[in-house]
Amino acid sequence: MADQDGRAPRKAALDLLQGVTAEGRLLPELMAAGALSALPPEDRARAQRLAIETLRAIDRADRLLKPYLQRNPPLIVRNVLRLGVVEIVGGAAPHGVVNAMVGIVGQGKRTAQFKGLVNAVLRKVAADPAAWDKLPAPRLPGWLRQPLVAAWGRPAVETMEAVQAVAPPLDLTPKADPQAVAAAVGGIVLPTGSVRLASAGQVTALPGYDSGDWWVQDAAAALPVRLLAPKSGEKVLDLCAAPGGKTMQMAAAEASVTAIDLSEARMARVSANLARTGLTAEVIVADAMAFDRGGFDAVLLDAPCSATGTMRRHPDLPVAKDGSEFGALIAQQEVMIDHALSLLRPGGRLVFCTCSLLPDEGEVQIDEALARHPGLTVDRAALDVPGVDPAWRTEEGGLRLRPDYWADQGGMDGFYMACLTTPA
Ligand SMILES: C[S@@+](CC[C@H](N)C(=O)[O-])C[C@H]1O[C@@H](n2cnc3c(N)ncnc32)[C@H](O)[C@@H]1O
Repeated sequence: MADQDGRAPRKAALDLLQGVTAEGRLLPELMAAGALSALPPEDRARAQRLAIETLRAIDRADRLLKPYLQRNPPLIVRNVLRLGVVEIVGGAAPHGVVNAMVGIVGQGKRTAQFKGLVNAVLRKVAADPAAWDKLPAPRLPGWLRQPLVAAWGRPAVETMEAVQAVAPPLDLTPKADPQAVAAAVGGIVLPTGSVRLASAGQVTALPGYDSGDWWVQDAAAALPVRLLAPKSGEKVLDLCAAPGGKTMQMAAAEASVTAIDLSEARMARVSANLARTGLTAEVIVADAMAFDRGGFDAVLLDAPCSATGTMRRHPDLPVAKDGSEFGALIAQQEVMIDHALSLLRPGGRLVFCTCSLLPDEGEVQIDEALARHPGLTVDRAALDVPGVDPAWRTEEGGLRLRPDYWADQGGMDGFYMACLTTPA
């Protein structure tokens, strides 16, 4: 059947939105399970973009819809309205959006009765385009907002929310010369040496992709390896390596890298990334906790975590999650730190990092590790990295990065990192 009103990608975006809002699943998980596989590539990209834009604006879409809804419609109908709102305020032709959305609800036995509602509400939204700009500032959901306000204060969280509301820039880590990469892709070199482009377009079409001159990595995510400062010939271990951004940084420094990850599928991406960039590392699919070959000069533990620091790149996360899984991750990080320390030679160093905004996955882990291991010290000198603002340093000796830093230049992911040294 011909897809004259662009219904197929919109319906696929609705399915993604349902998976996130009704089932608490993340977009990569839904896509890996084949949510978009029936679509041609162009429609797939459009469906994904629509779902992401809607998730990024979900609280504002709900606020805009509120005056038009006397009763709470079923979630699937609300999701159709959210998609319609985001498309209309994004500049899509309103009649096309309304027709497609009415068509989608009309197809479902249980939703067909809401055709009139969807038609009326989206027409009202289209009739008042200025209403969007009059909405209050965007807000994160309460389950995440509360701990963040407790940790960083209300003004910082409000800036994080403003950063969260816009699509993030694209950051690249150059294999060698940042200036040359910036010139080739039309980006700027950030103070820490990453290259930033305001908007991505198709990453694989950028100059230097095929020749492996750079890889995609947020500027904040590039800093843990700068703290670790691997030297040529050093034996270094990357305990949670996939998809390999930090493995490549360490390999580019000519360290002898062993990269481990539990996930075979994700590890295949490490191998592909190494092949593209012409870098080498020993690649092992294994549970880091079962790996017992010791004697490393340095270990990088980029531990599994809440990933709350990456929510501006993954706006599905604050919607899909509710924080209930985070306790188990925090407990896992603690045992992984102890195991990572056991794999170091005497006088070796461990960089622990998480892409989290929660102190329990950062500052608190380091305080507790120091209490558990007499003789273990924090290497504060490791934080002397070009471009790192002294204000980002924390009391216990780590580095706290937040999305509200560099807000006027497009922000950065939230991250925590610290370098620990074992007794010689
Ligand atoms: C934050 S990501 C790592 C990102 C990576 N360091 C990079 O820079 O590209 C965490 C990784 O830990 C892996 N992981 C989780 N539990 C693990 C375990 N017990 N052993 C090894 N890897 C594990 C996950 O598969 C995931 O790829």
